[in-house]
Amino acid sequence: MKITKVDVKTVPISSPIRNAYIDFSKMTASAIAITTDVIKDGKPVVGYGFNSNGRYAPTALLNERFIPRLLEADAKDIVTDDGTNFDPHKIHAIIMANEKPGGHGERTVAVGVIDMAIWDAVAKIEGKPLYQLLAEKYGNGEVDEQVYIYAAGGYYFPDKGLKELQDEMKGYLALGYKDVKMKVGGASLKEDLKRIEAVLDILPQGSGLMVDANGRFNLEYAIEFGEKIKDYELIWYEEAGDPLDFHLQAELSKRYPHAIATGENLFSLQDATNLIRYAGMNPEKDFLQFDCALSYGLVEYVRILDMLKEHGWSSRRCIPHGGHQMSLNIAAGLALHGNESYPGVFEPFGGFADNYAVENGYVKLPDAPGIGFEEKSDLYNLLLSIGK
Ligand SMILES: O=C([O-])CC(=O)C(=O)O
Ligand SMILES: [Mg+2]
Repeated sequence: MKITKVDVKTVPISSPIRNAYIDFSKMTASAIAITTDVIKDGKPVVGYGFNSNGRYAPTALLNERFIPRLLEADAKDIVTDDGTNFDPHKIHAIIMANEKPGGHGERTVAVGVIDMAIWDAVAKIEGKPLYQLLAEKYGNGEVDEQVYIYAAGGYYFPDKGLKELQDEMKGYLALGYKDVKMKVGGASLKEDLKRIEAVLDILPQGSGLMVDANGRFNLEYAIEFGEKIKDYELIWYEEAGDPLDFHLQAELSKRYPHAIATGENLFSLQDATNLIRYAGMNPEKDFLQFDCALSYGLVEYVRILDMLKEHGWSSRRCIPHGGHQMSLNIAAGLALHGNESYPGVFEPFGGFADNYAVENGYVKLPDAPGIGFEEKSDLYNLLLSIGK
């Protein structure tokens, strides 16, 4: 059993939207196809992967370090002990050889891209959907039949006023979403509060709102903002300050009485551990948004879930960033709280299988083997173009 070919492509996922910290006008992602010599249905099994949004395509890291290490590995060193499948944990160790700890940078994204494709291939070789394989391997064998998802949008956009913001959110509700998220921190406090109230005005009973500051605020402003929004009883207040400022997070947690969410920009087990140790996060009410596609992949994510368990956190407090099918599989197979979704944004990497409508804030997964990319036609067409 061996890997016969690895192809990679840099793809634009640009759009004119803006959060409080960046615009996405030059955003890119890497997409990868890992071809194996395992034949299923008369064809070699190919695993596909890509990175999430928010970090650029790690093209040079993939081409100069991580793909060569994978291709140079001895075939016997990347398969399970019984030789019946590839072993994502052994592959992780091989491609991370000669990488020092700490200062994780964007190599975490490159490794996440490869990891996703390996898991896709592994599940296809097993002939199972990834969520099923994960539930059997790491969970209690039970899968969630449907996964809670929320619509993440409310970006700043040229000439977008309150009416357009409300129309956007109404559109998500019409698509079947129950809860919606919007950006804050990219306008004045007064204007942001007006934007929040405009959205709350159109949300029906039973729907909720999250706000996301994308790490824009200093401690003083984060606390002031929290003070101003606390009576809205939002579902959560996300990434108020710099993702690595655990002091800010801890101080905010002492003062802001409702749920806080963060973690999408913490890319390693060690960073996640520090968040849990030092940031005053509350395992009863807060949410953790680590995104495996940006942070060394599912091999690292499984370690993060183990660490959380040791610290008394349930996997149900995790709701990954990124809106992709990989995290949707993890959510269904490993009992997470749910997953993010960006209707109409970051296409074709964002979004789930065609013909699976969102209903009352939940979505079901197809039973195709692997991650299910073949069930999402726009994405699959792009993945088929890798290496062509
Ligand atoms: O705007 C972004 O970078 C995406 C983001 O924070 C989120 O999905 O929570
Ligand atoms: Mg966010």
